[in-house]
Amino acid sequence: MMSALSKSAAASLPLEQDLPVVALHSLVRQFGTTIVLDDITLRVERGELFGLLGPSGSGKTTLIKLITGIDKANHGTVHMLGELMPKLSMLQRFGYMAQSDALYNELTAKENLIFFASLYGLRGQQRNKRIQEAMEIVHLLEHLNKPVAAYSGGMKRRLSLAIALLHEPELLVLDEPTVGIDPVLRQSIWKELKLLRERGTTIILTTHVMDEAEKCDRLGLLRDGKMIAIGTPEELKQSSDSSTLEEAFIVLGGGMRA
Ligand SMILES: Nc1ncnc2c1ncn2[C@@H]1O[C@H](COP(=O)(O)OP(=O)(O)OP(=O)(O)O)[C@@H](O)[C@H]1O
Repeated sequence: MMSALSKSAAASLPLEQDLPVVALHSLVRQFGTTIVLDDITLRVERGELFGLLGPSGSGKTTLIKLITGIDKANHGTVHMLGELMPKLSMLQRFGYMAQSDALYNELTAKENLIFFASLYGLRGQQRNKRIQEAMEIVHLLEHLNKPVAAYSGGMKRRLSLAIALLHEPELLVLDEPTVGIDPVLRQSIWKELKLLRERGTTIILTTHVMDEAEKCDRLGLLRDGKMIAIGTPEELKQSSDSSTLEEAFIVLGGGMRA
């Protein structure tokens, strides 16, 4: 039987569904003396589609690497689903799509998917079903048995997205998921991301495209390694008295309106 003490301790523990999916506290990342991320604090809640928006070199990829545990902060903490990162066992709980595709060119798409499925612990019928579903989402099913070397750049991005989706993770972390993808497919990928979010998947992605940022539930604006503002696209525009996100970004970053 539970002691009174452990009972009250259990009662005070937050339920997993109430924990933020990602919680960053006072993160600092520096390379040598250069501070690339400066005191970043952020919570991403369950089911959110959260966008990290910032110009090239602002620190988006560095932040994504800290969230996923690929890199470690000099100061501060990262929690994912209540666990302190980095933690190897979390690999099965999130899907990650890096900016540069991590694919085996000499293998077919299917062989790549089978390899990643084994890392996620998927096998047998379930694995085959998920491979079909993920490749359908990115419109690549007919190219399943082609070697990746014969894929175009955009097809490789889509295959990388399929790999991130393979194990139906509760969190998706996508670094510039639509770069190099044509507008029609870009739209269909966004449609899919929204469907995933409706089904409860939390999504964190980076972008520097304003019309994609508009589609996010909330945005974190990064500039020179600092989180200059966090809010819904509407809130960011209102608080800066701007009619577009682009203008809001400039105003909130301390720049002058054109
Ligand atoms: N390993 C590293 N060593 C030294 N500097 C680094 C390292 N990784 C990143 N940086 C620097 O950190 C800064 C932020 O880089 P990061 O790749 O996070 O930016 P980004 O916002 O993702 O840019 P982009 O949109 O071009 O991908 C850059 O000035 C980059 O040169």
